[in-house]
Amino acid sequence: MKYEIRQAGVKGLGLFAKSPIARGTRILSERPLLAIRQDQEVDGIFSATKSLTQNDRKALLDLSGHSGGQSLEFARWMQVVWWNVKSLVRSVRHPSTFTSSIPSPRSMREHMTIFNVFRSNSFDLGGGGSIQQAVFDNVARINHSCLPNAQGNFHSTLGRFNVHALRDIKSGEEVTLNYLPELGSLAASRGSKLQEGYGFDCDCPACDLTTARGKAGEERRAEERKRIKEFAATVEKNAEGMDAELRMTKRFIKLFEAEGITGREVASMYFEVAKLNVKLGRHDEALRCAEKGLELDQYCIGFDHPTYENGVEFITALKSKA
Ligand SMILES: C[S@@+](CC[C@H](N)C(=O)[O-])C[C@H]1O[C@@H](n2cnc3c(N)ncnc32)[C@H](O)[C@@H]1O
Repeated sequence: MKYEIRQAGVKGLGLFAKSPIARGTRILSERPLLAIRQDQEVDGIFSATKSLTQNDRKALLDLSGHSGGQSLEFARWMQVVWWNVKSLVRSVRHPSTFTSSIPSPRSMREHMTIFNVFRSNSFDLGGGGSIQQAVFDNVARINHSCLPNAQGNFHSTLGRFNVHALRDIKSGEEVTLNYLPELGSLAASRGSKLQEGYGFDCDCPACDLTTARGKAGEERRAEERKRIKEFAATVEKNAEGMDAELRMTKRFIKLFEAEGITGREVASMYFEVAKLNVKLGRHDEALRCAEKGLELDQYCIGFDHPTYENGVEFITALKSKA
């Protein structure tokens, strides 16, 4: 095993490298402990929990769960109460299950715990597969950084969530993931989302605005956000919309690279730029960008991922037209 789970100070438990881990290494690969479809939400979470083995249920309840900020907590309680009322109505209609389904303060508290654990640890798997959100036992111990050294991606064919090293990780270093989608957001916006959803203040180098590094990153992000707003306001009127979109995406790539962010979000932008270049008839540039995207993908999702294979096909098609 390349990692161990141990105390990470105020963060609770965390996942640490047991020996040096090279960029691109698959650090762990896990099947879901609990999975639901997109349309299931509360119903799916509670029904799936019912069919867990005792060990898996214990593993789930052992995970950390944050109740969310005030408004989230209230909304979650409403959903739990509503779900219990619905179960009661169902039980009255089907009396054989009546006694096991009576809502009680204890059962509601347990449901709230399960709900909080799910919301604090689940990943959106995307990709339109049958499973849309899931919790993974060891992945759930990975703490957050806005400048993570690892990235998780669901591999639909394997039915596993894989975590890859985005850069070389030293022995003893903590492995981190970004809990938020990377949108070039500013520290305050990221901070309120992390506080509301997960209950902590991030102290990563991008969030520490007392340092030159933190300030420079924040300024770059603010500048790019201003530009994207201007771009969004004018894009429809712009006769060279595609060219402008291409320039904007390239600027975002530059911003992320300056921040040291090199995951799937950047790889997908390279492919976007490649596709725009194809439309603009610039095949050599398209090929160069797609190859760059594929190079990043080999590290963050691995050679066996369906998205990597799509990238290879895209490049093969480009080469055949050259
Ligand atoms: C998915 S869990 C991560 C594992 C968790 N530390 C544990 O003990 O199981 C998310 C929770 O970990 C803590 N956490 C994650 N990243 C953190 C960070 N950068 N700083 C402080 N706490 C963090 C928060 O309590 C958050 O709600």
